[in-house]
Amino acid sequence: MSPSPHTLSVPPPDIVRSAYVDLVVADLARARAFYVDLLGLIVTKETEDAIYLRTFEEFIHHNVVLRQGPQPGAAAFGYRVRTPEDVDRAEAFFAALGCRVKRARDGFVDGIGDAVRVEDPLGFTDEFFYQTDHVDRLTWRYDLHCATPLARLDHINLVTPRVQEGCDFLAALGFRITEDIRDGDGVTYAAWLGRKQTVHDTALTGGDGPRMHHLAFSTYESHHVLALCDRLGALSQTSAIERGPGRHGVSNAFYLYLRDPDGHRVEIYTHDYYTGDPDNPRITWDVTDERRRDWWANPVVPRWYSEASSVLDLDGIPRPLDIREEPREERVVVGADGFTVDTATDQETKIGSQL
Ligand SMILES: O=S(=O)(O)c1ccc(O)c(O)c1
Ligand SMILES: [Fe+2]
Repeated sequence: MSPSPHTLSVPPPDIVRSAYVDLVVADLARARAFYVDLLGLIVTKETEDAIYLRTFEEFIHHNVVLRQGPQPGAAAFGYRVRTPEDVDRAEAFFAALGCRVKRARDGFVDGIGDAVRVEDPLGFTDEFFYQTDHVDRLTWRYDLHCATPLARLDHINLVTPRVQEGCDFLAALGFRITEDIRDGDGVTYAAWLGRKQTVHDTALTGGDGPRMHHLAFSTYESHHVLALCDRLGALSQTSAIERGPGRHGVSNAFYLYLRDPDGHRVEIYTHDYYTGDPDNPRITWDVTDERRRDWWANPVVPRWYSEASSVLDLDGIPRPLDIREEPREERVVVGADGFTVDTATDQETKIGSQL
């Protein structure tokens, strides 16, 4: 039985934010066309086998590393910590939990120094770092802004079979639950958890995991999201659109979900709301509230629930899936998904418009 992260004698690292995703892609040039030419991310550095990308407001070296490799997937989720000593704390904390840990004094990727990568208890590979090269913050470079300026990496969303267990683990790391989706029997279907003072740095979606559901970049206004939809239309790349545009219930953000050439899901997300007070009230949505996922109750395409990216272990091997045994949100009687399941016949019937 692994020790509980709540009773360890070693303190957790002080996590500041979700800072970057190390993403393995099958074809680097094809991925570059999506993230740079289409989304407008800024290239901080480019080598034969890796591209380091950042958003306009970012001052650390990168928010995404694209690396070509045989197994597309999320190789690591990079969390910025508050001090160099927090890298030591992260190593000790996860080692005390019995997790596999790997330290790289000169960093695992360019632009980042001393870091530790761990296979966490939920099966995700996380990196904790403090040292990073500073680069120009392009916030005021309106001459470089594209039609949809991506301001920052806002969050990552992770698929895990036991959401409540995941929340307990992240709470031990100091994350605050800001919103969740539950039912009358106490099942938790999804949760949003933050370290920075917005709705989330990390979200947990109930499903077969560990998998990456999506990474999200925030833009400034809903018209910036709509401009990207118009651009996709003009480029005949509308097949990249998976869900939206629309207004979330949870978070209140205006959103659009895209799928990149490897199928990795990318959300474009407007700014949500402030959650920084210690008594910030958690918002719990009932799973049958058809506005929770889309405030206008537009249906959620079923593959948004079922499809997600592999996560890779410290050796770059895709993690095997742990199957969710609790009820699945897309199977619960919900109007907003455009489907309900007639539990008598277990037949899916459409009660909303099919996307
Ligand atoms: O679809 S939800 O309204 O639950 C939602 C809210 C915030 C997110 O970042 C998200 O991916 C999904
Ligand atoms: Fe999201």
